[in-house]
Parts: sequence; structure tokens; C-alpha cells
Amino acid sequence: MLKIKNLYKNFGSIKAVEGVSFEVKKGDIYGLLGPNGAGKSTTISIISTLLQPTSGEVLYEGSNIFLDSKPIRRDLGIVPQDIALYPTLTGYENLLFWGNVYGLKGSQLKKRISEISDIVGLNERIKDRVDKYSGGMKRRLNIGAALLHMPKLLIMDEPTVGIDPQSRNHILDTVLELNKQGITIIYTSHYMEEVEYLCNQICIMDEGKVIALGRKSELVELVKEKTQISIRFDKTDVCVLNSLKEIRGVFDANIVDEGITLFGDNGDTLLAEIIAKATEHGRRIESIDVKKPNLEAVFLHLTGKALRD
Ligand SMILES: Nc1ncnc2c1ncn2[C@@H]1O[C@H](COP(=O)(O)OP(=O)(O)OP(=O)(O)O)[C@@H](O)[C@H]1O
Repeated sequence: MLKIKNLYKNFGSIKAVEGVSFEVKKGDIYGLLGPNGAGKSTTISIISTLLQPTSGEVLYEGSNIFLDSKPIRRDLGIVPQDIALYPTLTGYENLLFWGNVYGLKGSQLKKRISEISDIVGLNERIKDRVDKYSGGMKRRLNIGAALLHMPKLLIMDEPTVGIDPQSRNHILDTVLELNKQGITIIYTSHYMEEVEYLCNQICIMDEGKVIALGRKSELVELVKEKTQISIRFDKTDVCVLNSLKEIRGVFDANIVDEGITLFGDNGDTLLAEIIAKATEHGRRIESIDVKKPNLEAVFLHLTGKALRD
């Protein structure tokens, strides 16, 4: 559906985007994950034809969007990071305004506004003024505005920043529901939990570059320290530690906080062997905590820094 090929964007001496390439397929919830300043917003401004790249190509359904921007503009909905609403108008009036911008009118527009109020869960408050809305409700209305013209591709730029957990969950559910209805979504965020939860494909960016891309399962494969297992025994000593180190697939084990923490290849098969070793040594296991690697670990592994520096 969308191919981004070797994109560069300089702002004077600032290299905001440096050789970014990725492909979004129809039906994807495609995650662009990276810390502040990684180049996510610049990349999506280029895809949205709001910004010309310094070099590189963006193909939408096979055609260069800078030679003909009509097809992508027709099919694209954008939820910008900054709320684009009139605070003194009601939610309904805001949607009427944006509907007119998209060329929608009359009963068709009214019907669409009613559908959208439902989708974003604002039915009961749609006739209230936007300056009476919570931050989360404003974000939901912002999403609604992007849906008026029934886009095929929806770009959401950090749509959950600064809102309460309930509104956040509502937005995440809405994203999944819209995708189920057939909308392809590009979702940018610096919250790895959201990207892990929503996205089937993930592109991790840092300092203007793509540092890794693929499915979550492919990305976590990049991390050397795979599963982390912490075990508490009734009695922990070097004897049991050494015997756990002998298990194939365990490559590091240490006594930590009176328990043993080890890293291994595959948590599921390791557990059975850990239990067997404990039994062999006459030890009782009091607790086991298994942590599978996540995207935070991938980012740390590839860049040497935390995603939320
Ligand atoms: N119009 C501009 N003029 C100058 N520099 C810019 C401009 N827009 C972005 N930049 C710079 O380009 C780099 C990438 O910014 P960008 O906004 O794309 O990152 P981001 O990953 O979206 O981060 P954020 O989540 O903070 O928006 C940053 O160093 C930023 O300061």
C-alpha cells in the first residue's frame, strides 16, 4: 500500500531523517516507535505530503506521491499530535466544520457525525463545548475529525500523550476496532507498551534512522539476553546456582536478592529443567518470575540507551 524508500530530510544542518525505508501493507497497524526527536513526525509529515523530502521516494499504491498527491490525500486521515479543534464550538460543530473542509454536506455529513460520535464514544457529550472536554475527550474528537471522510489509511501521531488511562484505553480499543473495519493504520509513539499491544509490524527509529524493523517476535530475537527468570528457593546457595548454570541454554546466572536470576534462550523449556534441578537438590521453589524480552530491551540492546531517556 505504502512504500517509503530511502527518505532524507534536512532542516539546515539538522538531519531529521536519514535514509528511512519501510513498507506498510494493507491491513497493517504499523508502529513507528522511537524517542523524542527520532524523526517520526518528520517522516509522517512527508508521507502526508505536508513536507517535501530532501531526497527519497514515497509510493502510494505504486505511484510517487510527490508527482501526484491526489490519491493519498483522498485516502488519508491524519490525527495530528497537536489538537486541531475550536474550543468555543461544540464537538458537533467541530465535526461539521471538518466535514465541510472534506467536502461533506447535508444529511450525509450528519449521518457520518452520528456514526463517528459512536466510534469515539462521545455520543452523550457531542453537543457540549470543546473547552468543557477533558484532554482525553479532545483527543477522541480529534480522531473523529480524521475519520469523517472514511480514510483507507489513518496516521496517528502520538494520540495518547498526556491523557488519563481510561481515555488512553478507549483510544487503543478504537484503533483496534478501526483496523478491524479495514482501515490501515500508522501509529507513532514513544510508548513501547502501546506499540507492542497494537502493532503487527514495528519500525524502531532513533536519531533519524531506522534501527530495526519487523514483527515484535522478530525484533526481540535481536536481544542476546532473552528470557530473564528469577527464582526464590527455600534455601539458595552456590551449589544450586552451579547446577542451574549447567542447564543448556542458560548463559548467565547469579545470586540476586537471596534468589537466583538467570538469562536463557527459551523460558518455556528452561522452566521444566529448573524445577527438575531444584527437586534433584531437595529444594523447594517459593516463586518464579519469568520476564520475556520486550521492545524496551531491543532498543537498549541496539542503541545502548533507554527508550525514555
Ligand atoms: N521544522 C523544523 N525545523 C528545524 N528542525 C526540525 C523541524 N522539525 C523537526 N526538526 C528536528 O528534527 C528532528 C526530528 O524531529 P521529529 O519531530 O521528526 O521527531 P519525533 O520522533 O517526531 O519526536 P517528537 O515525538 O518529539 O515529535 C529533531 O531534532 C527536531 O528538532
